[in-house]
Amino acid sequence: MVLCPVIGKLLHKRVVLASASPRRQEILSNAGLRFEVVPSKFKEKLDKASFATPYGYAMETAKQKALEVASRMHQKDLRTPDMVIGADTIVTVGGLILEKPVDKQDAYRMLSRLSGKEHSVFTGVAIVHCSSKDRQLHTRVSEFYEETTVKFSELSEELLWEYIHSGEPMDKAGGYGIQALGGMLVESVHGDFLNVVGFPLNHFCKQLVELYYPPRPEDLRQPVQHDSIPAVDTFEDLSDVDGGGSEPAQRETGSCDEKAEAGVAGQATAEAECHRTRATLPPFPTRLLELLDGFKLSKALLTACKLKVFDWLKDEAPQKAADIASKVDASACGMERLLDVCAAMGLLEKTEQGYSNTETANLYLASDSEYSLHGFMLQNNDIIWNLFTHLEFAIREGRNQHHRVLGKKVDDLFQDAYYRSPETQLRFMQAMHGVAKLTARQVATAFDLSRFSSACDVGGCTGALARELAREYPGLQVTVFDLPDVVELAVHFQPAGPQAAQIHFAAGDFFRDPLPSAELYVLCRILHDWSDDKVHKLLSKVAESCKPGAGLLLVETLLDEKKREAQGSLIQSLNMLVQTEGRERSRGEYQCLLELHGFHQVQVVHLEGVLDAMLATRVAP
Ligand SMILES: O=c1[nH]cc([C@@H]2O[C@H](COP(=O)(O)OP(=O)(O)OP(=O)(O)O)[C@@H](O)[C@H]2O)c(=O)[nH]1
Repeated sequence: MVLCPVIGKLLHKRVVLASASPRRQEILSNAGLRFEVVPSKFKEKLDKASFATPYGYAMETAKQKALEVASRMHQKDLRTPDMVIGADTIVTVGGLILEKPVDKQDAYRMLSRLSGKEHSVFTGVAIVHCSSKDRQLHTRVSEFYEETTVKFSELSEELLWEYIHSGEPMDKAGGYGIQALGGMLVESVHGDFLNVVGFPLNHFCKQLVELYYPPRPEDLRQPVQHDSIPAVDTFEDLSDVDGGGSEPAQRETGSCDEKAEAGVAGQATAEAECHRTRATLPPFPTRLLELLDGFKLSKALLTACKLKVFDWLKDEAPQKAADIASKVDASACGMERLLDVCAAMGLLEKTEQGYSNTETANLYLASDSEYSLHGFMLQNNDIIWNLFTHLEFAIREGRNQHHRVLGKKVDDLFQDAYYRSPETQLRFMQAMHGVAKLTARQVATAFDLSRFSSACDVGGCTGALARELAREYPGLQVTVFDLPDVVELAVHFQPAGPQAAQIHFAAGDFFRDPLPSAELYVLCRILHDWSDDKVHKLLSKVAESCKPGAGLLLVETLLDEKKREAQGSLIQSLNMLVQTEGRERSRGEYQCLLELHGFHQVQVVHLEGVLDAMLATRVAP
């Protein structure tokens, strides 16, 4: 149901939200708007001093975000969007503009400024109407802002730091999220709550009404009420105002109006029919079709990685599809289509000169980049993709599908499947290494671990996390404990450097062999591979190896307790079903498991991406 009829006006339009903010996406989709999400690449670096007001700055930033997306989509897509929405939220206090904190110290500075005081939250919104004529993009921008005042309680240092360590402030204007933990800091709010969260929905709807239902000349003679959003039962009245058009501020010239021109009697019938059609037509299922296409996009990305397209284009002048095709022994026509899709996905730039890598491709998709995910892409292409083709069986049988892919029984997940040959083992390790390198720094710095002098990374694979732990804590000795075959290959992943002396590898099976002794045990993305029985077995081994006061650092992706919201974690759990013996668990489930094995004082920090880190302390049995 669309409560605000003006939202219904957009159902058949290609509407794009130029924002990476999950809050904005949620607010607008809850309102019944159908849209695509294309995050803006506009760098929020306008000179604040050149704006007379803070909201002027927010509106201009919002406009630039939306225009960047509009012009990028116009260049890359066959279809120009009809409308692009951009938004920018800022906090102002004592004449200062606060945006998102760059690090924890910055968050601390912001929150201590807000403590005990009233501040304003401004969200600037730009609605960019786009059209294409002679291959040129034409835009019409309408913009507005909304202000809400928020008063914070006095915040103690302890509360402040606890909040900062929760990780919540980092992607939020002013360093807090009023809709979540940050709500506890707030004493009062004056104005639109959703404006603080990132999108002033009420004002947005009013703006759309102004755009789509401009007052008739006769209305202008009377006071016009634009501060109310017409409700559902006024839909027919509204349609009368503008002929039911779906273009802002102009009459529709579509087939319905043509029918209406056939005379007065004919007009009445045609209009009635036209209204009926509009009323009964269900919303166009854009999101559904995008979901459907998701697997094709993934496969295009994986295929481009497999063919090393991003390696051929790294640091090179733009190249034509035919040149790349000849290098990888592919057809020119096939390659051109693949490269066009990669460009539409934002992985390549396409110009008259040819194709070149975007920054994303250079950073993560070229195989020799420092933070390359190329190995992870190949693992997905060669192994996980095949497992997922048997998803239906996985759901019916409630177990992984290696036996189907390999055509034989798999008793030991690692020895029989992932490490069944040196080649598959190396690919698995490369995949894990890429992912671990990206996340290791965040894991190592999630908590202050300086009280520990020794750590054991159980199932630590190539030692990528061990390296970051050693870098962060120069007094820490880290043992990476993994299967003998893994330890043998791990040396190839260890770059020389000052940390090398702090890292040692020990070979063994963590279910069968004694664990190396340590003050801190680390289980990073290990428990999610295993059934509850095996998790208990491993945790009791860790607990036995710990003295009171020892720590356990657990890193997993946490499901929300009701298993409704965390889409990234939910898909990971399905992934675990298809691939492993385990599943993802919620914070409550991990807390129970930890407490059962004598680990208490559990602290949790959400990391960027889907991972969460938990630190618990072993108490005396
Ligand atoms: O109480 C809350 N206050 C603010 C937020 C979120 O903060 C950010 C504001 O940042 P910005 O407007 O620059 O938007 P981005 O997240 O960078 O996304 P864009 O791609 O649109 O630039 C915004 O996400 C708010 O939702 C909050 O959650 N709670």
